[in-house]
Amino acid sequence: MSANHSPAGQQPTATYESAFLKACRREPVPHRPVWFMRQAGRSLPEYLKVREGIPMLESCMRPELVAEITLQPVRRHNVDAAIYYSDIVVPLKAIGIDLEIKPGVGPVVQNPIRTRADLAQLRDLTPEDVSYVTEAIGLLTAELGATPLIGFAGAPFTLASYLVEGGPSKNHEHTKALMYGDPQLWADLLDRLAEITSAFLKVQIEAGVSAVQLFDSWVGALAPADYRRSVMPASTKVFEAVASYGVPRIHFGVGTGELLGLMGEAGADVVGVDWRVPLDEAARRVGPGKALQGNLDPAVLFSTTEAVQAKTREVLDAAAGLEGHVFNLGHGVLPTTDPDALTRLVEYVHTQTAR
Ligand SMILES: Cc1c2[nH]c(c1CCC(=O)O)Cc1[nH]c(c(CCC(=O)O)c1C)Cc1[nH]c(c(CCC(=O)O)c1C)Cc1[nH]c(c(C)c1CCC(=O)O)C2
Repeated sequence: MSANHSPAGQQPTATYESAFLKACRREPVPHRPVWFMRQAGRSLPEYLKVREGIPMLESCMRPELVAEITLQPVRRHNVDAAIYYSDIVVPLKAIGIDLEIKPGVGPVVQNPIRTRADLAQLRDLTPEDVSYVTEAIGLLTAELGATPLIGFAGAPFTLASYLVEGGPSKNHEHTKALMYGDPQLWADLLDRLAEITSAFLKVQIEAGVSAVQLFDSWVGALAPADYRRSVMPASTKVFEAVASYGVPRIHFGVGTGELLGLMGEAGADVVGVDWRVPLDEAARRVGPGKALQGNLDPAVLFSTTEAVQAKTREVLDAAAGLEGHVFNLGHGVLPTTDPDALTRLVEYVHTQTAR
């Protein structure tokens, strides 16, 4: 157990008592906690400066740089949590998959996985493969004080989509072809990815992160019956693998209105919601016993301050009856967002919800 947990009989730490972790546990909060997916990154000039000339994946392997980039949005915006700076393809790179992140495109995989023989590319991940992650998290927890650090990983479906397509995809046609055409190979692929993802999350938790988020960004491409049959077993396996640590587990995807109930059922403590479903309706779909995270449309931040506040009010009103709510965007910060609009948004949510 790491320092931010509260084992029975011990004094809770300031991190354990933070608004973010309280909201995840559905306890009363002093103010609504706020963080933003992709809060680190291209919206910040200080990020562009330190990343200059360093390829994305290389930047993820330098502990001091990772710590600096992770801290930048915390310093600037007064958010209630930090998210570890990395990428969902980092564990795949770490086990030797030939891939890169192309600027403006996303992850590109040299040899897509489409046959049983291709599965051999996916060996187990060991802590030694990602020692820079352990090191960076050590630096960060020392710097962050009471501010919780969120670890994350890509969910098996979203990782499979990059591996099978060979890169970003709108329709996921090769992925679905494999899923429907060779269900056994598909199940074996997702199970391998569940093992790798579980190992990667365990490394982060043991190094000291206070919560984990499983990004199944593209799973909204599936109908519920296919999700339940072909994806949910692997995601459930990941959530079960980290359950005993007791850190909150957040489950997020885009366009997942029809999947929210199942994504909660897969084992999450907190379900992330995009902007397409109001949070009161999302709560009905998810059912009791789980907190929600979301869900301001990231594009709203390009509008006037008045409009941002009005749309934020709508999110807060829809969340009024929830047991636990973590304020976030419905997806990541868009790269050309004005960072001052993000700072103002944090301030607005905090003052509107202070008690
Ligand atoms: C699908 C996905 C990826 N990566 C990630 C997801 C899931 C989140 C989501 O749904 O948006 C997760 C991710 N990637 C990154 C973070 C950092 C932490 C944070 O949220 O602040 C996180 C949480 C850094 C990054 N990951 C990436 C960047 C931009 C690259 C750069 O700055 O050069 C950052 C800051 C690259 C990346 N990596 C990926 C994409 C689609 C891209 C964008 C490509 C582009 O538009 O250039 C794959």
